[in-house]
Amino acid sequence: MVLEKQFGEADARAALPHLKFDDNKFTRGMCELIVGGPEFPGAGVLASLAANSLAAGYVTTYTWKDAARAIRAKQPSIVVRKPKEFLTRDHTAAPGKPKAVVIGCGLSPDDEAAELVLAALQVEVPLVMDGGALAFMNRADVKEALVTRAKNKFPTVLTPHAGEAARLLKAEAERCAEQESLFDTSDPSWQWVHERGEQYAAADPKADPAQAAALIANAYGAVCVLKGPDTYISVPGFVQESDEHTVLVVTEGTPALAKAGTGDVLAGTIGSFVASGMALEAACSLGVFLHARAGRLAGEALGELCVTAERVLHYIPKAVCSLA
Ligand SMILES: NC(=O)C1=CN([C@@H]2O[C@H](COP(=O)(O)OP(=O)(O)OC[C@H]3O[C@@H](n4cnc5c(N)ncnc54)[C@H](O)[C@@H]3O)[C@@H](O)[C@H]2O)[C@@H](O)CC1
Ligand SMILES: Nc1ncnc2c1ncn2[C@@H]1O[C@H](COP(=O)(O)OP(=O)(O)O)[C@@H](O)[C@H]1O
Repeated sequence: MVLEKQFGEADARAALPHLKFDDNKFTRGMCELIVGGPEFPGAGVLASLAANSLAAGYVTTYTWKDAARAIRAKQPSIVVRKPKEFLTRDHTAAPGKPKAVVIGCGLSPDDEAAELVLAALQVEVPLVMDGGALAFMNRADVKEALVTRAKNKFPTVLTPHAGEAARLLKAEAERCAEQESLFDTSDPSWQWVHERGEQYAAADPKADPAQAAALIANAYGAVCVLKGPDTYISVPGFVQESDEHTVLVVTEGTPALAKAGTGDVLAGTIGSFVASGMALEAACSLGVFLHARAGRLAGEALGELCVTAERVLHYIPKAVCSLA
């Protein structure tokens, strides 16, 4: 049974990290992003600026020409490198070892992005997968890498909207159908896999988002942040109906957030808190809450029709101050 628990203002206030007197840019956490492909440079700019506006002490973005130029012009404090450098760089060496990697905002489903996604999955730090990175989840090598990460306790976060969530559920239902064919129907394993496949095929992210988030989290061994009018955050652990599993829900959102690019801002926001060393579920919930609060504050100040992803970004510091 999936239970819902509200993550509200008091929870966000309690979760908000505070700086230590002797913190430096490295102790505050390095957040690396692989975002902003040639087709969608804007998404990379929004995610990078959001990550740099919050808890992480150091932001490095691996991106292509157009996004690189825009990020350098908007926030020169962000270090910008070429995507290929992510493949060759040593991600284990201090002091520049990342504490979180964000991948996917504005990536297209091509071979170059696939190579980067597979490389990011190998890096032994928390990984946030958004947008274009979620398009690779039906690949066997990506699924295998996710399972290995989960086994080795390297956490992953997936941030689907309802459309992406439906595709993640469908991919898992198809995997179950394939597995099912390996067993004889009289084998108890056949029954187990068959029922699991039916459960995934029937799940509906819009009709029952809490259940959908819990199923996705379990299938991919990752924290699932299922975005929508309300946003649901589930850790893995919900395997069958008899499990009592709690999913957090943030209801602070506003339809003013229904605008291209706001999801990219959220991915950077979550990445920044993850990089600061927060526990994953808390980092995701706090990120979702502050993003929603920023949208709300922007709507109150500017009119809800006039909120853009850039304006959500602008209101994030005010959202943080509203918790003080
Ligand atoms: N300025 C930019 O550069 C922007 C780039 N973006 C990036 O562009 C890439 C592609 O994103 P697009 O925005 O083109 O499309 P999406 O990948 O978000 O949407 C693809 C399909 O999913 C479905 N869908 C989308 N939102 C849904 C919802 N809330 N509920 C149900 N179904 C839904 C629709 O059928 C849609 O055709 C992503 O990597 C994204 O990060 C977007 O974030 C928009 C802004
Ligand atoms: N009607 C709504 N009410 C509240 N929040 C919404 C609504 N529609 C979208 N959002 C929020 O806006 C963001 C949209 O993200 P996403 O769909 O990934 O957009 P994009 O890919 O364009 O960045 C999510 O954080 C989602 O929760």
